[in-house]
Amino acid sequence: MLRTSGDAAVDRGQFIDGAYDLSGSSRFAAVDPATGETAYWIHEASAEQVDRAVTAARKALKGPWGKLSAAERGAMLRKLAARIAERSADFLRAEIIDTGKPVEMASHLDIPRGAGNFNFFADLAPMALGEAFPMKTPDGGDALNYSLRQPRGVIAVVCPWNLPLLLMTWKVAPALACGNTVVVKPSEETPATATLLGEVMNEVGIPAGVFNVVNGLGAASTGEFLTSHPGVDGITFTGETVTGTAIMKAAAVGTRPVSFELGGKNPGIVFADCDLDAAIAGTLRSAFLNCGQVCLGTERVYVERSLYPQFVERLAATAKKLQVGDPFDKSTTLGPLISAGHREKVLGYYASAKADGAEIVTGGGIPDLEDRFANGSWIEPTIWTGLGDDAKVNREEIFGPCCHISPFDEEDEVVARANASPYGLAASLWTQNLGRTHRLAPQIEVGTLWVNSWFLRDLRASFGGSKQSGIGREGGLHGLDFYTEQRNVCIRF
Ligand SMILES: NC(=O)c1ccc[n+]([C@@H]2O[C@H](COP(=O)([O-])OP(=O)(O)OC[C@H]3O[C@@H](n4cnc5c(N)ncnc54)[C@H](O)[C@@H]3O)[C@@H](O)[C@H]2O)c1
Ligand SMILES: O=C/C=C/C=C(\O)C(=O)O
Repeated sequence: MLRTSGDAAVDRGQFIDGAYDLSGSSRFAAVDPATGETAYWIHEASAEQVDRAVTAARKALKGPWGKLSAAERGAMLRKLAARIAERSADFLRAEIIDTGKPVEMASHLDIPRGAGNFNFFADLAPMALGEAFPMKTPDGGDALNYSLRQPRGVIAVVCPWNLPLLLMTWKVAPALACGNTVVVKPSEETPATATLLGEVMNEVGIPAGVFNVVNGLGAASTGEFLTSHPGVDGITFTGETVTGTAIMKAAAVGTRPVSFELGGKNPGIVFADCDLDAAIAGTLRSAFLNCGQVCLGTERVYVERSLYPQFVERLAATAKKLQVGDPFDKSTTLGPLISAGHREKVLGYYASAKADGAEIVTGGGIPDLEDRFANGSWIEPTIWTGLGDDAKVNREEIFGPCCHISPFDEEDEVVARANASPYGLAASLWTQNLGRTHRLAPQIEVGTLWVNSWFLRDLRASFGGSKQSGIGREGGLHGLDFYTEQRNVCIRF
């Protein structure tokens, strides 16, 4: 069997119909963001290769996969999860070389959730609810309506780079559990774990063609070839809002359904009656985990005025203790940004905050790393104060390790400021006042409101964004409406 994984330096190409194809229309370098060095080469799938992948996926729908019961599919997905766990060292290494994320984070979050997503949806899919309605016919007879849930068909899964294995499996697991087949387009920055998963699919006997991977860029490349392919029956996408718009246009041809998890500009709201230690620790995580590259991350922090000076001082003190360095070192808590290009973008926001007159409480630049890491995409964790809500860094999604903190006086004021964004993905509220929690929960326009927590995930709960942060909800039974097609059967008897 062709192994793509153990050796992290091996090229990544396509995984189509159960076999690797290390060719493509062009190739580009995969750069390790911690060192700036080329780690391996990625081969860009041509339109013809994407067509082969979609055709393989369609054929697999009618093969042995299509004949399995939900329980049988579930059993295979549980085996897959067990195998991911057994090979976690391979997944960990692949993920860290692609992203630079600290081993401490990837070993506790990304890789276990990669396996966990398959276990969760293996258990959940057989619970997909149907409905039944007995009725009287106009002439006094009887009829019964009942619903069947069929797999939707071939699902295109288009993924971002920030949590590659976690976010890809979050979509592939329910798609497969419901009996679909998939063609995955990982981010061009992070193809390794998705490509490796093909090998594991083969190892546990998932039939060829059920899971396919095509690598390449987005617009005018593999991503667009896939989303505009007429053989795709539905598109699930996580990424930037503007990309969502482009994909939605592609999906409009053939009126294919979409499920979108998009960008955010998430507020953290801290009341003076909060548990301050918890609020500091939670806000620190929400602003800096994964070097700030989490869609749910907090970039705008509003603190009740009486607590404001103390909060700023304490958050800055903890941010200064973040440990930048070798992602494979267990004590590292802050890795590099995903790429030199993304660092340019984030540094542009750092410059914009400075030009707008922000007080730079901590950070603002590039840390000095030596030797092997001197050319990595490192950046300092940064906290600003003093800007108005209309400043660029308070309006646009930055996706870096930074936040702006400002004071507020009234509940109504902070709700209005938190909601004054075209995004509505997530918010964190820090208070010990239960009445306030219930008063504010219906008013904050987001898909997920965390109270006294952040990124605390129950996979049964709905997950998605309001406003320009998404379309539809995945998670629990909610996603099953996207991954299955309901058929109403009306029987007159
Ligand atoms: N809401 C969520 O759950 C969630 C989770 C993670 C990331 N995100 C968002 O993702 C963004 C960061 O990820 P990113 O930079 O990889 O996003 P991106 O939108 O640039 O890219 C995502 C994927 O889309 C592909 N793509 C780009 N243009 C395309 C096109 N025209 N047609 C088809 N495919 C195309 C890319 O190749 C990549 O695979 C941030 O905005 C972040 O908020 C959202
Ligand atoms: O960067 C975004 C994080 C999204 C998280 C999930 O989709 C999840 O936890 O299922």
